[in-house]
Amino acid sequence: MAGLDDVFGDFYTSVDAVFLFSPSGSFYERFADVDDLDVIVVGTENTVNGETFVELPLAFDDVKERIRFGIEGALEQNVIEDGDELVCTTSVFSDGTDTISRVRADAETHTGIYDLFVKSRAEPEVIKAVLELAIELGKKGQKGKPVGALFVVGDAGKVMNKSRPLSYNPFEKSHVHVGDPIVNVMLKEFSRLDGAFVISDAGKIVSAYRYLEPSAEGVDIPKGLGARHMAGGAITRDTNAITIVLSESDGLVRAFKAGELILEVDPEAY
Ligand SMILES: Nc1ncnc2c1ncn2[C@@H]1O[C@H](COP(=O)(O)OP(=O)(O)OP(=O)(O)O)[C@@H](O)[C@H]1O
Ligand SMILES: [Mn+2]
Repeated sequence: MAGLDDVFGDFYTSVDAVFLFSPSGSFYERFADVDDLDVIVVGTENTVNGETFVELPLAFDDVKERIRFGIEGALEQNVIEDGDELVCTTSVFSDGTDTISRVRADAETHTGIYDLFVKSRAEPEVIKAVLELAIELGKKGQKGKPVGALFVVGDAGKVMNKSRPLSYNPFEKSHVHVGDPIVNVMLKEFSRLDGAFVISDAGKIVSAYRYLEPSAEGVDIPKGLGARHMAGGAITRDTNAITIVLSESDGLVRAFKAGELILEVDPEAY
């Protein structure tokens, strides 16, 4: 008689590494005695003190994005190699581990999701703070109404050269940074108005109300989206900035880098 081990057995054969996404302590300990296996902990925090750890900038509701981030981060940190066979354990339906995926670390399917945070001009913490702000703005809207916003992060000098003011810049002489609670309130207030926010590598708010005039053409953006996303995509091809764009029309937050759409997040999931 065959048991489930016989049916699922090949799921686990020739595995080079396991990725444990936000494991509980007891789940992590189960792997201590497994031979010839690299154990990689992935999460927003290394709560189990895993020896090899890849930090997520946010929990990623989309499991595919969560796993891609872990793999691209592990490849970057040289803890796995291109072609390695991986088993990933994560949670989809509950807080505990309830889902197992087998994935091949294939450098060719590189989405850039790890690079977006870790290898951009702007500091990872700044990108994370802006992404969180856009998600919060998307969730709450402006006085209950959906609101759109465009944040250009990093390479601010060049971005300023490729844009023009639509109105008086309220950040002209200020030295405020993203992540300051007061700034988040200000940014949310100003996001009702037209144009883009320009933020420096270190998170200083350089300007609001910028009309972007990138020269790049033919950036692929999802159907149904317009000028905000086109400009938001194109400016990242013209400069070393990344952009985080909240859509007023479909409510999603998207990130662009080097002219490519790298990430799509539904604020409602956070
Ligand atoms: N080149 C640009 N630079 C900065 N802001 C822009 C630019 N083009 C458009 N916007 C801003 O985007 C707003 C929405 O424009 P549009 O509807 O064409 O964009 P969209 O991509 O469809 O975004 P949404 O999904 O939020 O509607 C405009 O009112 C304007 O504030
Ligand atoms: Mn629109």
